[in-house]
Amino acid sequence: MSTPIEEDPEVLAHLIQLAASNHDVTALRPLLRQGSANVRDSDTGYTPLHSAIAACEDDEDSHGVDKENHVNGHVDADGVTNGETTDAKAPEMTDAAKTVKLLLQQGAIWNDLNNDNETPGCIALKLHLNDLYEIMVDAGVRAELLLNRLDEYEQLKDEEDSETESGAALSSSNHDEPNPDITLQTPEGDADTPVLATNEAEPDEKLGNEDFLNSSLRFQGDRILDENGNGVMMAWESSIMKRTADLLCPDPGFQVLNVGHGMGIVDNFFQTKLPATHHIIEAHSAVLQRMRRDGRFDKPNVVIHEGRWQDVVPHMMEQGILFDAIYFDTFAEDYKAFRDFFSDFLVGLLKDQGKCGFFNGLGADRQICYDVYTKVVEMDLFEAGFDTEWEVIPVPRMDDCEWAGVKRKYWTLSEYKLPICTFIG
Ligand SMILES: C[S@@+](CC[C@H](N)C(=O)[O-])C[C@H]1O[C@@H](n2cnc3c(N)ncnc32)[C@H](O)[C@@H]1O
Repeated sequence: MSTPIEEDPEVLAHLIQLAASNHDVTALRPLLRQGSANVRDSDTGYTPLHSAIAACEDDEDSHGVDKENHVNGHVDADGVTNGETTDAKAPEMTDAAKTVKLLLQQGAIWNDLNNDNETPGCIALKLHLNDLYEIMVDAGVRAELLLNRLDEYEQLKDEEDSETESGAALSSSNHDEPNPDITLQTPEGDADTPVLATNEAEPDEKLGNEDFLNSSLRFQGDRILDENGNGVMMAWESSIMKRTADLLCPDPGFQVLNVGHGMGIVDNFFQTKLPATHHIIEAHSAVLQRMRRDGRFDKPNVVIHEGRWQDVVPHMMEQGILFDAIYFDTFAEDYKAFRDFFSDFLVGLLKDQGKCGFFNGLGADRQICYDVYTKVVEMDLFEAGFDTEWEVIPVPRMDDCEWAGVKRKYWTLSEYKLPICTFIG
């Protein structure tokens, strides 16, 4: 028997939301042939993904089941719940997982926001629905990897078009331009989709790297702000920098390279490790001026390269300089610039047994974005030939005073995932 076609879009949207919140896959499947997996409830801003996940809370309340009980039940990739056979909630969680997966297969946008500024994954996290949260993270990873690949394809296409037009190969000079795909998955015309955040400005106020390097900076003791008041570097990151230096340079006598001096926090920690040579690449004239003032240029084992890493690194590679440890932490650059660094240059700079680290700050104003980008970076690094180990370290508790005068709080999470990369094999 064929499913009757529901012609009233409002009724259809309501039925989709209802089937999603009831975890009724049998009803939902035919409805999604007629309507969109991204319909939105006008009162709450919920999409069917929000409804499917939020309904797990209602179920618990109404059934009086201990949340931890079913949270610990594991739903595998096929939506099958493992372990916890006594778990009364397991079948419902399996149905919830199947519903979420069906919605995603049918094009549901993983990071749409409801009226409370939450993605479906944010709700899963809030309700401690670990398995549903992981499904949402994986959906984010797939979407972002696809967007990055499309971006590469667009570039290739542009390069081919340009070659056809001019008969010459295109240089990679446009690699540093702001990347619109830094937004994880942007539904057309939706300005509310969360944006991956590093310690950078909002996209509309974001200076491109060249603009940033030509703009003025404010040095305020425990922080550097750009001319729009965005935090370039802040002292609360010191524990991250210290642990990074400890892991990258465990022994004296290392050859170390740091890309991006900022407040010099990580460079100070590197100095305490007594490196044989300590190279620093820095491009901002105001930062360089302070480095001169502070005597950085006078240290016997320090070599300072003035300029953008994009210009400096190829010369280093020509000279065959190799490092035991490399750290990368720039500002006003998009993910693609960093990916260019590790996929095109890192292999030519790092010794066979060397280690590389970077400031892992993408998406750090929202847990799910952070978790998505941590996985995306790991996959891209793997593709470039690197294994990544992550050490989770606590981030100092910060009250609002810490952020007073900073345009945007670029870090809201309690833990930092510290990466250390080495060559595979
Ligand atoms: C976030 S700060 C680095 C903070 C540093 N890790 C510390 O411990 O203080 C970023 C630095 O990268 C520099 N920078 C930005 N773009 C750059 C580029 N393309 N090449 C070299 N340096 C760059 C900025 O001027 C800034 O000093």
